[in-house]
Amino acid sequence: MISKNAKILIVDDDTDVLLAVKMLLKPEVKEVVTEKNPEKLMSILAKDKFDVILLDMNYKSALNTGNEGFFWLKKIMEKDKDAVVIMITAYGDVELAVRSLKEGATDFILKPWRNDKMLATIADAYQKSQSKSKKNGSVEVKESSPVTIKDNSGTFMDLIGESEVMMDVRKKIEKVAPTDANILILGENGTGKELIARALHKFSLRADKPFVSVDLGALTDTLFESELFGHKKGAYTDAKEDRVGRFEVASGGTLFLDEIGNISMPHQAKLLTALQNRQITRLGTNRPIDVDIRLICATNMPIYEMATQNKFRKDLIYRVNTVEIMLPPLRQRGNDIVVLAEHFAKIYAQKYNKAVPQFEEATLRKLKQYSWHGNVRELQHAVERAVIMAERSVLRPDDFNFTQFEATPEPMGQAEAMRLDEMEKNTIMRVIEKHQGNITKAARELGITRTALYRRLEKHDI
Ligand SMILES: Nc1ncnc2c1ncn2[C@@H]1O[C@H](COP(=O)(O)OP(=O)(O)OP(=O)(O)O)[C@@H](O)[C@H]1O
Repeated sequence: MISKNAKILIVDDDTDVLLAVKMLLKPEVKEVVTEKNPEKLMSILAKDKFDVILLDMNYKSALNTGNEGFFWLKKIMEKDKDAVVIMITAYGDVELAVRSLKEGATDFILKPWRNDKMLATIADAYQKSQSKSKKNGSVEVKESSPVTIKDNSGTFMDLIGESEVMMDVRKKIEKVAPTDANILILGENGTGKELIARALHKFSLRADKPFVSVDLGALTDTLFESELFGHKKGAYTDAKEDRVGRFEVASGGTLFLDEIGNISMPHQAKLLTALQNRQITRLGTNRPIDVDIRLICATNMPIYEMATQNKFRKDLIYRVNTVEIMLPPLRQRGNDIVVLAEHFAKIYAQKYNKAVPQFEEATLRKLKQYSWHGNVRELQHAVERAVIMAERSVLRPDDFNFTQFEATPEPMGQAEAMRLDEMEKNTIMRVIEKHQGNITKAARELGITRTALYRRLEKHDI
């Protein structure tokens, strides 16, 4: 839904496009003005104000470089720095589209578009124009909406959070996604590392190529090489067929190596060689194959500390950390806990056909004080449980039962680390016992992945 009050201007020299968009928008909004000639743009804007302007990037009169679109975008922004402009491009050129965002456009749409995506994009832009005008009228509005990143097909991917750190992450993603820079994402389990890796891919120039994710922590010694580099039939006893490795599958796209801090020194050496040469050799062959991948790595391990103890190769770190994105634990993100809880409440209310619940003040305090060792994943599951179980439309503190960990007030000092470790071990044992050894259920309750739980079992010698 856009708004029956919305006024939209469309500038495109293709009359078919103007007609199609007008037909689409007319039943949804108050007014749609179309203009074929961009030269008339400034005089239209001098007379009238629009909530959203749809501006074509390429005009037949110019070469197809998008430069004319940029020229008019600049003019609009000079006239009104709060103007909400959506760029339209027919050439699927995400690079131009990304550049337009840097130059002030709010969003972009690629031709041909799907009508529902077009409406969703305009609705989103209309919301932005409303908050901008409220802000200018000095009405208090929240600074940030979710980081909404869109891929070529218009799929939305929300990174929720208003904390300064999430704003920085948003800026970094916008800046580095369209480059081929190697990215290292650091953060505890459940902080959103994979979500960010996917966002980087979706917003990159490789978005229409594969995103291949490999959980290195889950690979056994024997599987490591064959999984990453592939093998030839008969290369080893279990190699019954030829197999293409993940590097090759990801070629042209993005390879996401999760849990990179968990691999052995020999595997680190093999990975480094592949990354340095941008070549892999399938097991059982001696023919190197070129691979063209954008690399994103993630870990919850303190790899810099590990490097000083010679447990992780420094040269591998330097190879993968061209840009580093650090995700702090949820307990250090202040009000993001509330924003995320409300976001998940909406999602799960919809999923389970319930009214969207409100949170009592005391509940929000409880959520903010809790330590969230499983981070966003744990919060997500806790809200899901609460939405399913709650008997009222207002969630009370009792709807959140933190049996695993005691609520831990901030700040968490270093001196508490030992106690925390002990607490973690006890909690894990209690939850596993509760689920009679079922690791999948235990991991779900703890808000971590099975692999992460296995690693903790190993760490605590359970
Ligand atoms: N900022 C966020 N906004 C919305 N959802 C989020 C956010 N961060 C994480 N999530 C959600 O939390 C869950 C865990 O996120 P994700 O799997 O990306 O974490 P991770 O750090 O990769 O975890 P692990 O280290 O265990 O692999 C996912 O369902 C994800 O969609």
